Amino acid sequence: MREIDCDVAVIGAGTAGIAAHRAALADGARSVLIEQGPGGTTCARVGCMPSKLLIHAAEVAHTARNADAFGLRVADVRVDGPAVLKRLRRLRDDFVASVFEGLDDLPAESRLMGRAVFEGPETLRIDDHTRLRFKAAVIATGSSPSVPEPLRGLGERVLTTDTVFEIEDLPDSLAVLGAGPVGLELAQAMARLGVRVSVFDPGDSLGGLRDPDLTGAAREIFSSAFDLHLGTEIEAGEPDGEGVRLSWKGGSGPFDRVLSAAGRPPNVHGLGLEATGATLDERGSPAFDSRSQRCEDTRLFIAGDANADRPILHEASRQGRIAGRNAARLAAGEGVERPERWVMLAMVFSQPQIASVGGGFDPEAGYRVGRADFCDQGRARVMDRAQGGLRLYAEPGGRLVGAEMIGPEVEHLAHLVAHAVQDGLDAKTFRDRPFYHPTLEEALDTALADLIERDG
Ligand SMILES: Cc1cc2nc3c(=O)[nH]c(=O)nc-3n(C[C@H](O)[C@H](O)[C@H](O)COP(=O)(O)OP(=O)(O)OC[C@H]3O[C@@H](n4cnc5c(N)ncnc54)[C@H](O)[C@@H]3O)c2cc1C
Ligand SMILES: NC(=O)c1ccc[n+]([C@@H]2O[C@H](COP(=O)([O-])OP(=O)(O)OC[C@H]3O[C@@H](n4cnc5c(N)ncnc54)[C@H](O)[C@@H]3O)[C@@H](O)[C@H]2O)c1
Repeated sequence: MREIDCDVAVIGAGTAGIAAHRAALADGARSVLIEQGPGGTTCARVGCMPSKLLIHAAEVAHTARNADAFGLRVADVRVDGPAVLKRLRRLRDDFVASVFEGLDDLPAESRLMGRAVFEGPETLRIDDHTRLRFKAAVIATGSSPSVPEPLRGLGERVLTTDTVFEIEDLPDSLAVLGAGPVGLELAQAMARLGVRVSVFDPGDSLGGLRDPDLTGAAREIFSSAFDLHLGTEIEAGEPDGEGVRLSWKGGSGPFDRVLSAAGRPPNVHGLGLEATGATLDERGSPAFDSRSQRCEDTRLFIAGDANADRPILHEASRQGRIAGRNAARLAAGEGVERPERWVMLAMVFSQPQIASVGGGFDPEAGYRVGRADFCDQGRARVMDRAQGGLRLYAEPGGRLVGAEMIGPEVEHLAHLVAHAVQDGLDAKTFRDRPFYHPTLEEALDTALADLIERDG
């Protein structure tokens, strides 16, 4: 067993880990980045990028099929499943390759391959080949898809996002367990590509929406896109020919494949965290400060999906940078920094899109609500996408705190609102800005006007 010393050990070469490693090196620390798998990041290999490639192919198919609404006759739209998936993998491989290219400038001796496990508060073992002593460590181990109990033992019939992008052809039918961002995006894409899709979720929401008005709108919109079973848990699954038969209260049915999209628990088990002295909660996750990323007064930091706080890409990247820099500072005997958090911004790339800013709707907070609907919004009607709505939340007095929205291209509106919230704008100040005509942004102007009127 090789014995090595370093200042900072970073576990996991995903988005958070790469950012942490770079930040620690930039701060002058001897940093080591450890990766157990093929690398290339979850985002590029099995997450953001392949899912968006599938979604975009599905949007093109949908647009072609619905061109009639514009007086355009498009005949015979046929989905060539193997070709869709081949293009997806070709571009996905490019994105993964560009992640590796981005690592080329890092010193080779600063990277280790293997599974890291803590042996003590300052020691890691990497497989059986290396013992690494560190002054500070960053846990950036990401998260993994969960598979609900009734689906275990069904083998390859059950897909997760780790495997769904590898299938050679689209199935005829697919049951999707989970109506969160992953489930909703992939269910709609598959349905638009001609797969018979059924979605099951024990909850009553879609895509993380909380606002009751918007949740209702989402239910209506998506139940016309696929077979939707909210408030429904799958009780049993058994092999059925090449496929699976699922049973739920009040029903059962055969499916070619099942996609488990029932959440992504953080990868903290089997890491040896018990040996570090960190306080662990009942799920084995260490307590940490969401500004410095430090795990209490230990030498550990945790960033990205591993801390399950905000499992989205831009947060993984920023948290990684903060953790890496702070780990380098701690290793050098300096104090850690606690930068202000960014406002929470999350979206779902369904059609219509869903977005939430500042944590979204909070029934307890007594916020003022400004409303706009896309159903009669000019630009949305031009696009034949007049569905959904926008809700802005503000403190009494007008300071904006967040928003939820479901509607056409709301990714752009959500950014505007997020920046306004982070800049501490009130509704009147935000409204005293240009809103071009005819744009979707005019819905924001309408919601701000409504908010100002309600707030007096
Ligand atoms: C289908 C899907 C679509 C998504 N779409 C979006 C989107 O559109 N926008 C968005 O913002 N977010 C999206 N996300 C979320 C986003 O991908 C994640 O938040 C982000 O990739 C997390 O990065 P990370 O660095 O925390 O983890 P990862 O990139 O998973 O990196 C963790 C790394 O740690 C390694 N590792 C784990 N344990 C060990 C160990 N013991 N030793 C050594 N190495 C170890 C793993 O092999 C892995 O390489 C999506 C996720 C999925 C699944
Ligand atoms: N567009 C994006 O930015 C994007 C896209 C995909 C994922 N992500 C990120 O990845 C994270 C994980 O997404 P996710 O959708 O996998 O998880 P999630 O935790 O957000 O949603 C999981 C859903 O599965 C349901 N569920 C739980 N147990 C179930 C069961 N036994 N059967 C059926 N349904 C069950 C839950 O009620 C919930 O609705 C998200 O929080 C998000 O941050 C982001």
